[in-house]
Amino acid sequence: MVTPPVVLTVAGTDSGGGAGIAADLATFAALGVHGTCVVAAVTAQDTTAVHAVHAVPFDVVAAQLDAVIADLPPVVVKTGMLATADVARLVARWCAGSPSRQLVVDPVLRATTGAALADDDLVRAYAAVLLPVATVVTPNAAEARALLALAADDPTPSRELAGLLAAQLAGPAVVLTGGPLGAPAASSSTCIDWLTRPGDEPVAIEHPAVATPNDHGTGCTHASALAAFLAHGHDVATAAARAAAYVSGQLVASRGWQLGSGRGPIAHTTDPNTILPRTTIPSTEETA
Ligand SMILES: Nc1ncnc2c1ncn2[C@@H]1O[C@H](COP(=O)(O)OP(=O)(O)O)[C@@H](O)[C@H]1O
Ligand SMILES: Cc1ncc(COP(=O)(O)OP(=O)(O)O)c(N)n1
Repeated sequence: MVTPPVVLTVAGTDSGGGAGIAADLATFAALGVHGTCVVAAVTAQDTTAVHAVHAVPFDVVAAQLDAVIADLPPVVVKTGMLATADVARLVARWCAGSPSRQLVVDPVLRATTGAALADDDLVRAYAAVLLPVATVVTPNAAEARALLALAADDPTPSRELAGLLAAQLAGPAVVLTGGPLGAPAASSSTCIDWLTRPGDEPVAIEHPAVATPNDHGTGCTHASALAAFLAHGHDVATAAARAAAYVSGQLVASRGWQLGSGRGPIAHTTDPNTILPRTTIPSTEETA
């Protein structure tokens, strides 16, 4: 019996099951790591919109973190929607005191459906305390611009944005993701994430672009896959390449399904084509 590595997600819930903690835990399970979770926020959300957001009280977030680290210390921590600057500081404090763990920060600021999922205090806390102790940060282009305090319509291309962010943070690797909010794909068939570190030339991670209405939760799935591959011992470049390929594969897997009336969720775990039709297990009434 092989014991899986433990990974922790600190994030928010999505009641529609497409993004956030649901995406993270499903991705961890699919990739062979044991997922633990600290819920920082609860959202009333579906495939069309975020209808309400509730930040979990700080002491409840802290109690969840205490419970996990006392009993199931993670080798990799992944953060998603943190909701408040206090939670960012809490995670940063623990990570700073546990230098052997790795930290993947997905700086979730806004849902694709439009709702803001972070305030200015949290953006400042990312830059000041959390990113300095991170192994890798995975912003899309809009998030990179916010972290760089650039205007939302700043025209700097993604490759340069990645370099600017790495230079400003002077610590973590940057994987600037190339989804719908990012740079246009290099060709209609390729999606590019830019990987860089301070002083390095950005490297293109090219993977198949998938035309699909079912792309809700791609950022969470990508960052969780990256965390899982790190936990299995891969370096950042390999983990980022594998995570990108994983997302492309899962987008293909869910391309034809219809869940909700908005942007449906990416498949986090299985290829729906492999799901068996309902088997004929007799009901208790039939067997009585
Ligand atoms: N249509 C797509 N085809 C292939 N990969 C995609 C597509 N959309 C997003 N991705 C990939 O999903 C991952 C998450 O990126 P992105 O969608 O930019 O995150 P976010 O959801 O935070 O905006 C990246 O590896 C990105 O390249
Ligand atoms: C609770 C919660 N966390 C994160 C997000 C953003 O998720 P992401 O994977 O970036 O997917 P989209 O929202 O961009 O489809 C979220 N919506 N909710």
